[in-house]
Amino acid sequence: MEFYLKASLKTSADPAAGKEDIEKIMAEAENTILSKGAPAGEGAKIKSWSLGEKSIDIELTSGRYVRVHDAIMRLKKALAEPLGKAHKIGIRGLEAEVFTISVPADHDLKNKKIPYVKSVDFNDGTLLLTLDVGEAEMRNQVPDRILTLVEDKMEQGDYGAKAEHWNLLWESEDREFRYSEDPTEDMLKQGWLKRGAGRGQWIHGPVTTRLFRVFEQIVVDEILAPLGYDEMIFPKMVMWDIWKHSGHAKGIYPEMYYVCPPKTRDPEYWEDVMDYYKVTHEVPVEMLKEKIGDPIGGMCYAQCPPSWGFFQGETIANESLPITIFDRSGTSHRYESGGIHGIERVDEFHRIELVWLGTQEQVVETTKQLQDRYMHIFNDILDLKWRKAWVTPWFMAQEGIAGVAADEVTGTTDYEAPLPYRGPEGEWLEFQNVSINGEKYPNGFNVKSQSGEKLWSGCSGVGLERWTAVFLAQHGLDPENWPAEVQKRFGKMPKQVKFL
Ligand SMILES: Nc1ncnc2c1ncn2[C@@H]1O[C@H](COS(=O)(=O)NC(=O)[C@@H](N)CO)[C@@H](O)[C@H]1O
Ligand SMILES: [Zn+2]
Repeated sequence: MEFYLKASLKTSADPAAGKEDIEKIMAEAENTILSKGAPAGEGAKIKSWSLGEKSIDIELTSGRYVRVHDAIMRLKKALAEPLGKAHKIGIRGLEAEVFTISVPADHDLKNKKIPYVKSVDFNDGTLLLTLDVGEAEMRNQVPDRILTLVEDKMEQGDYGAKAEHWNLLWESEDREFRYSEDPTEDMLKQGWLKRGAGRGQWIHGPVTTRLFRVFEQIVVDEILAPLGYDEMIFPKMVMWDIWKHSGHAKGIYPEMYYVCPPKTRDPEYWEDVMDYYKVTHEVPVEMLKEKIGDPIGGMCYAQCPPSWGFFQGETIANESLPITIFDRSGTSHRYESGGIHGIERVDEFHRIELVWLGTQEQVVETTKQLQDRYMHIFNDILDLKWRKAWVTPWFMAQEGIAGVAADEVTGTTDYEAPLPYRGPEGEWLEFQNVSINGEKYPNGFNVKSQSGEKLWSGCSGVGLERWTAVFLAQHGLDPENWPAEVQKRFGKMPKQVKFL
């Protein structure tokens, strides 16, 4: 990997007068300023330099250390002093005439439209990136981010097919299933729910709503109350700034639902739209496009990120740690893969999101307590066949990164269950997860602890559609066949709306 820069330092007058000083600085630069901070011999190198009428023209190369754009700044600083003092020659600015990065690669880049990259040429195992950057971009590390982006693409194989990591952790003993229908089909037949007007959207009647609330109450009674989780309300319209701090801004775009405000509340401004509708009974979507503002962010996606706004920039007293909170205040929205799925994969879903933060050992301990409670719920109350697997952390997958986290403590445990109607080889369904997210969010949102110890956090998403899909797929729709505790909590079947 090599950086190359052909730059010219613009001077206020002919630099020839300072030739001697310049020569001295150039001669020793590689052993001093251009190698500071680099392992021996790995600093930046001066390939050539010459004096123009009103410029000092320099060619630099470098590897990963003292990259050419940092090197040229150091040279500029070292030259400015003597030229200014002794010869009254000022350095007016810096122009990058040629800036290239060559990266070893086994294939060409699919998407070549990268900001500040003029061209991408692939030949015999090397990608040559030609950049178009100015002093400002060089100062705020744009070339470094371009290199990181390209190296990540090389690593991911550049086609975004994230190799999902999966390691079995635990599996419950087998159960025979007395039901093998598709519960969504059955629920539609029984009128328990109806498809909403939106893509992947459902309207839940009294029965499935009651079931959601029964599951929610089990989580409250068996986990949240005994373990002391406090309920909070996290925002459900998520601003870009939140997703910049959480990392979602790196990759959420294909799957989020965008939110745009009106350009103004002034009714006059909207009169033509309203008139158009009143006359045509069609919503003039084309007209709307001109009248709404830019997207300010999107609908709730991961549910926990906006909670960090509550802690952002704060130092938390030791006595308040570990913090254990949860939110169930609204829906999550994802533009899921096409095709009509049952209630197990929807665009609008209902989740209880648990979040906990504290020192590393507090977070690890809290996670273990949570895992034990879930074990009890799925084995002793919901009577499920299920398993747990160690997978690519959800926050990496949502940033388009595959693999697993650096240490084997940080990561996501997926809870999965078979849906009998999919058959013995059918894909199991992830119905919830538990994650130790390490330092990611306290760092991302600049949250400190009184003791100065690194803060860690974890989160767990309980998907109510998923719990319902798994529970009904395994136990069927007849409450007579449900585990006793669920039957008791469910009570008498709510009266059904009768459609003629
Ligand atoms: N499209 C969907 N339809 C129904 N439930 C979903 C959908 N996407 C996610 N969920 C539920 O939300 C849970 C967590 O989603 S996740 O993306 O895996 N993880 C996160 O977002 C974490 N912030 C924990 O919530 C899933 O296990 C599942 O129960
Ligand atoms: Zn979360």
